[in-house]
Amino acid sequence: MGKVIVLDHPLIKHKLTFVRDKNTGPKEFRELVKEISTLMAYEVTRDLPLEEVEIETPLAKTKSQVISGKKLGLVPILRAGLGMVEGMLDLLPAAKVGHIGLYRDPQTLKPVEYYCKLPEDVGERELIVLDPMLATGGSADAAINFLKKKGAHSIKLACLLAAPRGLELIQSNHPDVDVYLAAIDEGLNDHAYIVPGIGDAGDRLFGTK
Ligand SMILES: O=P(O)(O)OC[C@H]1O[C@H](OP(=O)(O)OP(=O)(O)O)[C@H](O)[C@@H]1O
Ligand SMILES: O=c1cc[nH]c(=O)[nH]1
Ligand SMILES: [Mg+2]
Repeated sequence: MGKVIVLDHPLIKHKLTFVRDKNTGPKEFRELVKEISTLMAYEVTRDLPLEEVEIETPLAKTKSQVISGKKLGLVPILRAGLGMVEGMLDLLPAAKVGHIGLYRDPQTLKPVEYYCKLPEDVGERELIVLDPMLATGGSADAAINFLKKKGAHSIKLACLLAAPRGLELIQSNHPDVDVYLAAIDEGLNDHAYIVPGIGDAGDRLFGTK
């Protein structure tokens, strides 16, 4: 079974409080989501392999460690996943970015795909799928299935919030995928929104409601 890592850090908890607050406007909301994503990048990349290189400090020759050529790929699920890209790129500037466009049909709650553009070497990259919300899990499940069909074999999922139902779906369908979260919330309301949640992440990021 994939690991579930809830990032238990005071800075993340503090920032998430203001992301949740309905009085936080799009500018501050975007900044906070970006900042939380940067903090998450630190933990999501904790297991990257290192190798030793020889360098010279101003005082002596020494051996020191660098990341050993691991190719990374960020895959935001549009739209809301876009809010997490810049913050991750601040720490991982060499990562390639692929996009998967999905929206959740409000009646059926099933994800509908409308766009996809991935790096050509997606199968060779360690991928981090980005979406602030894991609600029923249908969107993340569809995105991960799609990436696997395209040859991806190393996938992590990073979300701000998850409902237990979405988390269970990813764990049972994708035992190879570790999930990184800022918090796990109580559940879903009648419209499958995460409660207490943050509302519609895409609308809050882009001011569309
Ligand atoms: O786990 P699920 O039940 O599939 O729900 C989560 C999905 O819903 C939201 O996207 P939305 O459909 O609102 O599209 P948007 O990002 O364009 O607003 C969210 O960003 C996830 O992609
Ligand atoms: O709570 C939710 C659920 C799905 N999508 C969102 O943006 N928010
Ligand atoms: Mg939305």
